Amino acid sequence: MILALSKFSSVRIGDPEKVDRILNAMRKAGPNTVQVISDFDMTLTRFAFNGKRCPTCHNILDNSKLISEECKEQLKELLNTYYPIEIDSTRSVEDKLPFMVEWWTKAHNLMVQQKIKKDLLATAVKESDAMLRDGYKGLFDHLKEQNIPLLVFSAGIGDVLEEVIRQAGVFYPNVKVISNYMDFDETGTLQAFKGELIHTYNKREGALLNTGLFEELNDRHNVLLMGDSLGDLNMADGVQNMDNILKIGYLNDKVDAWMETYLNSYDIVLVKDETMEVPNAILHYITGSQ
Ligand SMILES: Nc1ccn([C@@H]2O[C@H](COP(=O)(O)O)[C@@H](O)[C@H]2O)c(=O)n1
Repeated sequence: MILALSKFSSVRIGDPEKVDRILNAMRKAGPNTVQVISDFDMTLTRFAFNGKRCPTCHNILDNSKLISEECKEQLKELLNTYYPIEIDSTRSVEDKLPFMVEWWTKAHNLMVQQKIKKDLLATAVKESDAMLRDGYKGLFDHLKEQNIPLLVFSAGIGDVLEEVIRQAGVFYPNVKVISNYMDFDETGTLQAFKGELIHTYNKREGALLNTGLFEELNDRHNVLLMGDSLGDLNMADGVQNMDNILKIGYLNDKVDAWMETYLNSYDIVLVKDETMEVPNAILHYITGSQ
């Protein structure tokens, strides 16, 4: 399998023997023991298309008709202030935490002030440039056929990402979501966000708060994890009695600065890869359907 992966030019592997060992153990254990836990923004969705950045869940709304011009400016300012901190390789996660809480809180407050209507979300998604990565249909279809659960764990906006997946025609019953969900009043107007805030770097807390979802998957001790940030590495922390975990990391931005850290953190690093080809090849190998 390792040899087969080397044909993909985006693939970097720090410890090929470890990857080989995990893949073979998962293949031997069989599809009934496997679950997939994936981040959404810039992992299931594209980072860029034709040289232009693709939107995150938040950006889908930021750029939509649901937000006034003045508010768009404020949201853009937040993005310009906090995104560089989010991806700064010289700062520690601990250092970044308060800034992430500040960013999400300010952005959500601005969205609430815009009195966003629930029934207009679908149009905002339809009119956006959001794109799932090439090969997404193969991934979702294969997981559905093999009865493998897919847990989407996102610091984005649940209502928006569900709509993206729904409009792509792949929101199958095996797909579950942990994310920030909007709270609408009886008129369908956004009045708050529900529950504990999930941001890039507190997914461990999010996982431990949602152990109920993981309990449903108690007999699935083999995890394929897909993410694009160091915060995503904690998405499987709610899984009990893990046998094997294979971590696939999309390295989309600041490649040189992050390469070493990603190679030390993820088992397989995909550099500027806008496709699902590698996760698909791996899943086919694990399920014995190649
Ligand atoms: N106001 C905001 C807040 C966050 N973002 C981006 O959304 C991404 C969501 O996180 P994932 O867990 O789905 O990766 C995050 O990486 C932020 O850059 C935003 O665009 N606007």
